[in-house]
Amino acid sequence: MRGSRRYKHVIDTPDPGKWELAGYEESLPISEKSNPITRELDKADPNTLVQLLRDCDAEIFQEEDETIINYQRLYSESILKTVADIAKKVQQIIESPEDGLIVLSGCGTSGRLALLLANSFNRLMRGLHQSPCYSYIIAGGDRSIVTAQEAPEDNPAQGQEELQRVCEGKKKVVFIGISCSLSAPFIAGQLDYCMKNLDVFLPVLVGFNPVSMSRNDRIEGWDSTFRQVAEQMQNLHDAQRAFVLNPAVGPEGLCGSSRMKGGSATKILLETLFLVAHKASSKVEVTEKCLLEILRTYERAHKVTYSHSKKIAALLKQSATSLQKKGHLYILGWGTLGLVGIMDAVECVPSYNADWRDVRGFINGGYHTLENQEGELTPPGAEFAVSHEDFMKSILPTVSVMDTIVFLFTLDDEVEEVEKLVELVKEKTSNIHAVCHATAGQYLPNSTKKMIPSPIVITWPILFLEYEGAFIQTFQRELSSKWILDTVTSGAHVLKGKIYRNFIVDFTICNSKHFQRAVSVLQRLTGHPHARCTETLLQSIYGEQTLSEQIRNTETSQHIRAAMSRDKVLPVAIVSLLRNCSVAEARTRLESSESIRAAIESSLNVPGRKRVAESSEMAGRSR
Ligand SMILES: O=P(O)(O)OC[C@@]1(O)O[C@H](CO)[C@@H](O)[C@@H]1O
Repeated sequence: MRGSRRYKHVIDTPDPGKWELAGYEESLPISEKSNPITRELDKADPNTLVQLLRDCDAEIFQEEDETIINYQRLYSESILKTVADIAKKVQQIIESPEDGLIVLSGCGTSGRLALLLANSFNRLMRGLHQSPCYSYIIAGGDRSIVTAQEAPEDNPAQGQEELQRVCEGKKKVVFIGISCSLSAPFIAGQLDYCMKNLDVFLPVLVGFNPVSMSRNDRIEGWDSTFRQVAEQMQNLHDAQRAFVLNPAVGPEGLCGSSRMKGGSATKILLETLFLVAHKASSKVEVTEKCLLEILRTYERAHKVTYSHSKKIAALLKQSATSLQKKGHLYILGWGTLGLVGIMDAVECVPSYNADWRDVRGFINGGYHTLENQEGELTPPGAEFAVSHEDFMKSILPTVSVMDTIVFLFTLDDEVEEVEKLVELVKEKTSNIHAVCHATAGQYLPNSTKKMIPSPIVITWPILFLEYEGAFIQTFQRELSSKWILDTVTSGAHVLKGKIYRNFIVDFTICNSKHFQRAVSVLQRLTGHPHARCTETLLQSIYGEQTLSEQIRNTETSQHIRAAMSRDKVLPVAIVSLLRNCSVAEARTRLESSESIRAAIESSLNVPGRKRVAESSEMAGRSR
C-alpha cells in the first residue's frame, strides 16, 4: 500500500526531509542523524520550539517516498503486513493463555512503555474475563521505572537471565524486544536467546532504523554485535520464525533522544498490533482497513494535541523559567497519565544531565497504581517516593515561587481530589498549570477553572466502539500527554542552554551508546577526527591532559564508570577541542559562562577558528 494513493492524511505531514536523501549524514543511523527541521532549535522562542517539535512528531505519519530512499514507513504495505502477521501469533497466545505469554522488554523509556502496555492489555483481558497474559521486562528491574538506570542496557547476559526468569514454565512466548535505535545489548541478548529456543519463543524486534543501520560495534563480554543479531532475525522473518518491525519515523527533534519519537512510535505500533490481535480473537478479521482506522486515530491525536500549541508554549516557557532559576518542575498525574509524567521526568536525568530533583513525576496511589511487579520499592529512598502522598509529605513544604506544578488528569478522575491538591499548592506558588482530557460534552468545573488560570483542556470526540476499541481513547490521552510533556521538558532544557543547534551538548555518559554519541557530537561540532575526539573525551573524563597507557587500553565500561562521577564531561571536551586548549582551561571557561550553549557559541566565534567543522553533513565520516 502506498498511502498517498489510498490514504488521506488527517494532519499535514512535512515534505519529505533532507535526511532521507542519500549521503545525508551517511554513516549515522536515522535515530542518530540531526533532523533538518530542528537545525536552529536552540535559537527558537517557545512558540517556534513547539511548532518545530510538532513537525518532527508529524514525521511519524509520513509515507514512504519512492522518489528518494525507499525507507519503509508506518503506513508502508510491508509494515502493515508485518503488524498483521505478528498479531496472528499474539492472537494464538490470547486464545490459549494457560501456557503462553507475551513479553515486552526494553531499556529506559522503552522499558517503561513495556510496563504501560502490558498493564493496559492485561486490564483489557481482565475486563473480558480472560486470564491476563502480558508481562514486561525493564533493564535494571523495577527501580528503573522511577529512576534512571542506564548501565544495565549494556548487559546482554542480564537480559537473558531476566527473560528466562519471566518465562519459566511457559511453552509459547511471543517476545517483543524494543530498542528504538536498534542498539541495546540487553535486547540483543534476549533476542539471541529466543533464536536459540525457537520451539518456545517467537522473537520480535521493534525499532526505527533499517537493520543495515543497527549498531555494529563490539559488545563487551559477548561475541555478537546487535547488527549480527538483527540480521539473523531478518533471515527468519520470511519464514515467520521471527519478525523485525522497524518503520522509519525520521530523526529525533533533539539528536538521538529516542524517548521522544521512538517512544511515541513504539506506543502507536504496539497498541495497534495488540488491539487488532484482540479484535481477531473475537472473530473480527484483521484487514488493512482495520489497521489503518486505528493508526488514523493516533494521527488525529497529533492534530488535536498540537491545536493547543500556544498554551503548550506557555507551559514550556514557565517550566524553563523555573529550571533556569534553579526551581523545579513537578508533574502530578492521575492513573496511567501519572506513569507518563514519571517517564518524562526520569528521562531528564540522562538526557540533559539534570539533577533527579529538577523534574519529578508523581502518581496517585503510588506503586499500587503503577502496578509494577515488585510493588512498593525497597529500600525506600527519596528518589523512589512517587505517590501524591509522598509529594505532600516531602515536597510540598519545600515548594516555592520558583517551582512549576503541572496537574495531569482526565475528567473521569476525581476532580475534587485534584482541586484539593491545587488548593494546597496554591499557597506556595502561583505557577500552576493543568493538562486535562475531556470527552465531548464534559466540561471542566467552574471551581477548577477558577483555581487554574489557563488549563490545557483537550476535548476528545466520543468514540462509539466495541469493547477493545474503547481503549483507544485512553491510548490517545496517554500519547497526547506524552507529546506535550516531551515538548515541554525538551523545550525547557533548550531554553536552559543545554542544546547547541539540535545537539544535546550535556548528557550523562552512562552507557556505551552515550559514549559513542558523545564522540559523534564532538566530531560533528568540532570537525576533528574520531581519534582526536575520543582522546579529548577521555582527557575530560579523567581530568588529565596526558593519558596513561593504562587508561588508553581500558575497556569502554571503565571509562563510563569514570565519566559518571564527573560533571560536564562532554561540554568540557567540546570547548577544549574548539579552542584547542587544555581540559582544565575549558572547564574554567564553562564555569564562568552563563550557559553551556553560550560557552560553545563563544568558542566557535574565537577569531581565526575555521568554521568548516560546523557542517552537519560531515557527521561521523572520519571514523
Ligand atoms: O534501546 P532504545 O530503545 O533505543 O533506547 C534506550 C535508551 O537508552 O535510550 C533512550 C533515550 O535516548 C532511553 O529512554 C533509554 O534508556
